[in-house]
Amino acid sequence: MSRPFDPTLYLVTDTALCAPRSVPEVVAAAVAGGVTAVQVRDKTASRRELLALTRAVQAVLAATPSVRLIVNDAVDVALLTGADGVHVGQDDLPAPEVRDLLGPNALIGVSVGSAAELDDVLALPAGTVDLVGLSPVWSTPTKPDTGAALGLEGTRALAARARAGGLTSVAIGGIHADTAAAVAATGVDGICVVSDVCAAADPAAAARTLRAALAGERVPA
Ligand SMILES: Cc1ncc(COP(=O)(O)OP(=O)(O)O)c(N)n1
Ligand SMILES: Cc1ncsc1CCOP(=O)(O)O
Ligand SMILES: [Mg+2]
Repeated sequence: MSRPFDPTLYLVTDTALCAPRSVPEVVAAAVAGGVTAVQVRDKTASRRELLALTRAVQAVLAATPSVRLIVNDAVDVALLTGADGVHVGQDDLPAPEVRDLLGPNALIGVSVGSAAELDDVLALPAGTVDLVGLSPVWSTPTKPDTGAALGLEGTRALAARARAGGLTSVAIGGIHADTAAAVAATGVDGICVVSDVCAAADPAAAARTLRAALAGERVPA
């Protein structure tokens, strides 16, 4: 990685949940509220649309170079935009091939939903994968096609093994302000949210509330 990656509060975008606001508009507000990393994710966009969306988000993030930009699934879009990296799941391109395509400075994330999947990542040569997305912590309407929920204990166990193996870990799935602190306490390096920020009436306030929760401040119910 050329610049440090701060996974503390990692926003994964959802175009439909952001509507009627644009994704770049929501990202700008979320970053103002304290989001530290952004993944552009749109499972229904064409590649051409995803390319344009990624470029638009990249333009917003140009003002905050510490907030890294990751593309979900689409290695071609990451290459074309010069985004900071790619996140791939168990059915996407394999991490070693993605590393070959993107080179040593890219940030590569992989979804992990079980000890066996984490073992597979840990067995790869050092430097292949930077980050694992432990998922889902809880089942979520945002992504109905996940594996079984890890819960806090499952997340804690995977986070410890990831850390011992030198991997950064983030947790994703069903995380909101009232649970963010408990998830952070499992030992992950950061939390990921989609709906909590993308569907919020005020995405900046939602991000601020999540940061406050992570800082140990009491979050109103
Ligand atoms: C940080 C992070 N973790 C997990 C996921 C899920 O990726 P995947 O399993 O490939 O599912 P889709 O997001 O592609 O539907 C993620 N995107 N980000
Ligand atoms: C992309 C993804 N991967 C695992 S769960 C999930 C969606 C999380 O969405 P939300 O934060 O709204 O529960
Ligand atoms: Mg994927």
